[in-house]
Amino acid sequence: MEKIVIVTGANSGIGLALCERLLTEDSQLRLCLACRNMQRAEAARSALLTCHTNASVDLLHLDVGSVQSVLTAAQEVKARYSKIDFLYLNAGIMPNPQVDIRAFIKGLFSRNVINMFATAEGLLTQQDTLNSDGLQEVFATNLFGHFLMIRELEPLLCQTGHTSRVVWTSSSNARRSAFNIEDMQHRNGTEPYSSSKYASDMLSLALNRHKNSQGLFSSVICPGLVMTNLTYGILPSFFWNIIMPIMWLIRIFTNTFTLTPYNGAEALHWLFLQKPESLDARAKYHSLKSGLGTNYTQPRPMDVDDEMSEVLYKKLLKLEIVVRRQLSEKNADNQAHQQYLNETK
Ligand SMILES: NC(=O)C1=CN([C@@H]2O[C@H](COP(=O)(O)OP(=O)(O)OC[C@H]3O[C@@H](n4cnc5c(N)ncnc54)[C@H](OP(=O)(O)O)[C@@H]3O)[C@@H](O)[C@H]2O)C=CC1
Ligand SMILES: CC(C)CCC[C@@H](C)[C@H]1CC[C@H]2C3=C(CC[C@]12C)[C@@]1(C)CCC(=O)[C@@H](C)[C@@H]1CC3
Repeated sequence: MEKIVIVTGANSGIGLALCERLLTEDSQLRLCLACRNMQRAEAARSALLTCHTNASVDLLHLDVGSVQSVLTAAQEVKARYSKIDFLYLNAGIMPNPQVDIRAFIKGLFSRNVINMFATAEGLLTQQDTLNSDGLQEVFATNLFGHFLMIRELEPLLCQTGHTSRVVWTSSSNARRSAFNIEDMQHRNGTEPYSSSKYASDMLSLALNRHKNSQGLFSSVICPGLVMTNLTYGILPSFFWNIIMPIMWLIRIFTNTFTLTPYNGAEALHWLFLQKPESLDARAKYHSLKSGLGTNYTQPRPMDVDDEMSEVLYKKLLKLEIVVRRQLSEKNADNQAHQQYLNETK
């Protein structure tokens, strides 16, 4: 039976590389590219079909940062498919990133230098904004939209006699100290990206606790440092071009510089081949590249605890109720307004 695989943020970078690798792995699967920009999604589909002429590649419009779009997309998924084998939660943003050059130079001469290159700890801040649902944009895109998607798709993801998998593209930039359970959206901080990725690590743990018995298994990966639109947004392109030889040199000393989307997708691809029962719910699976150029996946323990992940899970469920209510009120208002306009015409 063909596997149904949905990938969010599949039109570029790591998501697109994953699609390419999955089609090479299994020519029978039905791939669904869930993207907000349909023009780029079409281009990605054409590129995939060029190499895999007989592949089944569907498109789904999904702006994971918009509650309405997530609900509409989930309806569409339920209409199209009767099960989901893999849901790759890969879409992510890091808006308005700022690099702390001083901290970088200081870090270069510290014992922490390898860790700094692997995690960007203390180097990166971002400026976040509110979206039209009144949510912090990074939280809404990297975490909450995906959570809502899972909730909406539970009838397909949690079926007796069938195992489904969700896989989060997290990051080694995820840090407990950047996350505050009293401010899970990170309204008051300057590291919304790190906070949202830490929250995804905890949510994955909570999902396993609550849903394994219903056949749903969640995993978390870090792709390493990959040159994509996201990283090109951190420094100007010309700068990246200048430091690229240095990056390839650093790669000899750190296995986390995967650099290409293909290498970055290693752990996502590796998880596709594993039995869920053999995986560790407390591990983050890292895409790595050895000095000799071999790609491999390595599990590393996550800094997460059951108690806080449970609190987060409950808070997300509560927020879900609030946003659903707000949306139905907004839709009712719009409908009433439309009716009024029709009547007065
Ligand atoms: N590059 C790296 O070094 C690392 C990346 N990651 C994570 O990997 C994931 C993929 O990023 P990467 O490939 O690097 O970067 P890209 O910017 O190339 O890919 C991000 C993808 O997410 C999509 N996306 C963003 N916002 C939304 C939205 N609201 N709704 C739907 N899709 C959206 C983008 O679509 P669009 O084209 O419309 O913008 C794009 O397809 C992210 O979660 C990122 O945090 C983690 C660690 C390191
Ligand atoms: C001379 C310069 C000012 C050099 C600055 C280098 C930094 C911009 C990079 C050093 C480590 C990098 C890194 C990331 C972004 C670019 C760096 C900060 C990430 C944060 C990208 C997204 C992720 O999720 C992480 C895993 C990356 C970790 C390393």
